[in-house]
Amino acid sequence: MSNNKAKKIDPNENVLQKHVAFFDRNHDGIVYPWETFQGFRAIGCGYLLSSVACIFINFGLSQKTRPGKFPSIFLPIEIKNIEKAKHGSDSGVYDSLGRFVPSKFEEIFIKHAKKNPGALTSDELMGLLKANREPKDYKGWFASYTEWKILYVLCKDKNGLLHKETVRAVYDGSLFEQMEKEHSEKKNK
Ligand code: HEM
Ligand SMILES: [Ca+2]
Repeated sequence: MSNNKAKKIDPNENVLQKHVAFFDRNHDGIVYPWETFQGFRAIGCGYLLSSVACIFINFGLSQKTRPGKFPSIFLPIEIKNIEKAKHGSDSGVYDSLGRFVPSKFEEIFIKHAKKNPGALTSDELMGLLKANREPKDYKGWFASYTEWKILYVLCKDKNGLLHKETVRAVYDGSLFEQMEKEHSEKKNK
């Protein structure tokens, strides 16, 4: 990604809400499957990935964010409860309240970015995913794998590196805004 400016993330804020808010296209606090689809399209993903992603994400997360209620056939994700949608085998960069944990973020690169400081190769990313795996947490393995692999495929540079500032920007959702801007500029060329 180009134009990644190092930006501090407030560790007291629920930034997981920001990660998701990009996909709340009409800003009503709820992410419906068609909004997930539109969000994926807006950052430049194709129809197939956008369709599969919106089905998996809204099926997977909707009910977790609506505790104690009957499932809704519209599969809404309620942003105000998004931290309830956290899964296992993650990096721990989001804490249980959706806050950004700077030490966990730094740990990713201290432990795994060996070839180039501040960037992950494909193999190093796989090393991170394996290191985060909790025994038999297959759902968590799958969720983490897809989150990180999609990020890698969309945002690696021409040398196959995923940069630290790109990863930081995914946590507060600013990456999605940047990608949307870059995608619409490309389209309008
Ligand atoms: C292209 C789109 C997306 C990418 C590349 C992406 C990527 C990521 C990454 C890399 C993480 C961090 C995982 C970790 O720290 O181990 C994450 C966490 C998370 N994402 Fe996304 N994400 C995307 C879209 C979405 C959407 C649409 C939703 C829901 C509406 C969502 C909900 C979450 C949640 C709830 C977490 C917290 C998981 C946890 O820490 O256990 N993401 N995502
Ligand atoms: Ca909405």
